[in-house]
Amino acid sequence: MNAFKRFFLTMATITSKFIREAQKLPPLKMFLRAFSSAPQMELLPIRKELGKFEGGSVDLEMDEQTGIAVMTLNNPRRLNSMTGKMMVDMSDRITQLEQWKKGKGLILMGIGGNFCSGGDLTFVRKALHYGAEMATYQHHTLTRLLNLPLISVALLQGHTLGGGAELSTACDFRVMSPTAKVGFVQIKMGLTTGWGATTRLVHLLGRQKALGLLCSAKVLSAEEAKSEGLVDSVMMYGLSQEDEFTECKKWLVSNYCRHDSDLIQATKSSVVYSDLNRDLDTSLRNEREVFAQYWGGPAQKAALEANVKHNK
Ligand SMILES: CC[C@@H](C(=O)O)C(=O)SCCNC(=O)CCNC(=O)[C@H](O)C(C)(C)COP(=O)(O)OP(=O)(O)OC[C@H]1O[C@@H](n2cnc3c(N)ncnc32)[C@H](O)[C@@H]1OP(=O)(O)O
Repeated sequence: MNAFKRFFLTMATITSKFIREAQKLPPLKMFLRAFSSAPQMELLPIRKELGKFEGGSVDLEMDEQTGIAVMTLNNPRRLNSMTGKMMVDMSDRITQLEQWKKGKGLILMGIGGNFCSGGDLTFVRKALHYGAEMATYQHHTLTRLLNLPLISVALLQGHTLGGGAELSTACDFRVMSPTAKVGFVQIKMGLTTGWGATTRLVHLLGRQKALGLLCSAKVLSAEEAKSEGLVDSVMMYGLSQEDEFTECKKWLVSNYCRHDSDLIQATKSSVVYSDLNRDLDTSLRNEREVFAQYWGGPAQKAALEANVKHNK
């Protein structure tokens, strides 16, 4: 065989292997991986700069048995307000979650009975020259959080203010302690939202309610937040912080995480994809492609075999 033929055969083998590998991934997953990859090159200088603003951490525990992860904001002396270093930490924790094949759900919470009282004002005062860069970084991180192939819930306890309220809108759901408070107080701080909450709130509540919350800067009780549609569930009175966490986990698991992790991830990714692609044809095509992968598969056959009923 001459050199040209050998070269041609090698290239053909590599190309067909690549195509076969690519075909194993649905177009949706390929798209989402590209979309949600770890910080892009242009964010690296911002990451380096933000990392210099020390204090606190964002921690992650992933339970392989249950498929439930807990991401904890940890800056309790300042009510879990976010420093630059915590923003970098959060991005790294999200990278871990993006790669978690067995994951089903995520609880985002703060340590010590407060969710988050916004940007850490010690950091904010030193970073007044750096607003656009911080917002770019946070938009990227929180879009990745919102688009994780997991069902996410923010557990709102104590104070959830400013940037804290913004963080909560980057989860799929919000569960609130009956004594907690939540408010988009940015306008009182001379700001508009820096971490993407205006876009997400309009999407979540519609423009009139979003405008109301943002322009009034009203700090809402749990009942008020529920009636606005911002919060999905309010826990009962009298639970300890730990019991509220346990209740929140039960709420997440019993409502949304009882089924197979692969199907949960496919469903969430499909919702994200159709949300990002409002074009009906593209969205329906994607939905068909995802559906076709599961139709006739082992999970469907097992369910048919088990004669599953849906009345309890
Ligand atoms: C860039 C972010 C921006 C955005 O775009 O979204 C924002 O987040 S704007 C909103 C910023 N956050 C605030 O303005 C909150 C300011 N703090 C408060 O209003 C009050 O502290 C509180 C949250 C209502 C709690 O009041 P209280 O229960 O009376 O406790 P203390 O006030 O004594 O607080 C305890 C301790 O915590 C410190 N703290 C609280 N929040 C922050 C914060 N965001 N940054 C830094 N430090 C914070 C507070 O100063 C106290 O510390 P000590 O004074 O050392 O005791």
